[in-house]
Amino acid sequence: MSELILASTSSARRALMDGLGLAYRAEAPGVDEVVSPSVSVTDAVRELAARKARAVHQRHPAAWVLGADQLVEVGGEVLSKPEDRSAAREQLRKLVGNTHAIHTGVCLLGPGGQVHEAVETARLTFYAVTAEELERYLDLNEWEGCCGSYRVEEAGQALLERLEGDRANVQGLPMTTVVRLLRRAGFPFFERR
Ligand SMILES: Nc1nc2c(ncn2[C@H]2C[C@H](O)[C@@H](COP(=O)(O)OP(=O)(O)OP(=O)(O)O)O2)c(=O)[nH]1
Repeated sequence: MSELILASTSSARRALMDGLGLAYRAEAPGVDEVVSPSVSVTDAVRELAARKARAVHQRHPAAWVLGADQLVEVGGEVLSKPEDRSAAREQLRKLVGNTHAIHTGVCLLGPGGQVHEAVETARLTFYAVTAEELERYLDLNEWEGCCGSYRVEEAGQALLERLEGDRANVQGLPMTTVVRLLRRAGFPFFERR
């Protein structure tokens, strides 16, 4: 099987791929993540995942390349990664006591021009916590580098009242979907090394 490259700088995505046990390496896509404000949030993550995968695939056309992109949608507003603590506070204020959606687009490109892509959505309901508790959570700095300003696999899980969907999707890669795409592409699993 040709080499597999994860077109990502995300440590969360690498951790999820490491757990799968397939041989792969990561490479930064190096693309701008601007999309037209007129596109839907699901079209935006689909397009951005494909853009990241295409950028790396152009450098390594003989490889399989997986790209991903994630956005949060709450009350008709789209959130990405916060710039700083105050932006993170604003994001979390919108999420607590509310239900939001996390959409992740994934795109797997093959050496023969194969294209496998999908968008996966999870829905999360957060407890209505006090401003003081929110400040204590912000002090943990889990907001850094995270779309929506929380980490569902770390202390941020204490915000989570209900989750519908793939928990791995929330972390950055919908692994049930990623496995489906990799199986469709013919990847062998559980190979002895
Ligand atoms: N560890 C962790 N990370 C999360 C969680 N929710 C979101 N994230 C991270 C995963 C991604 O790194 C980031 C989503 O933003 P993007 O899709 O723009 O990816 P990013 O720019 O970080 O990396 P990439 O574009 O793949 O190089 O947020 C979570 O619950 N736990």
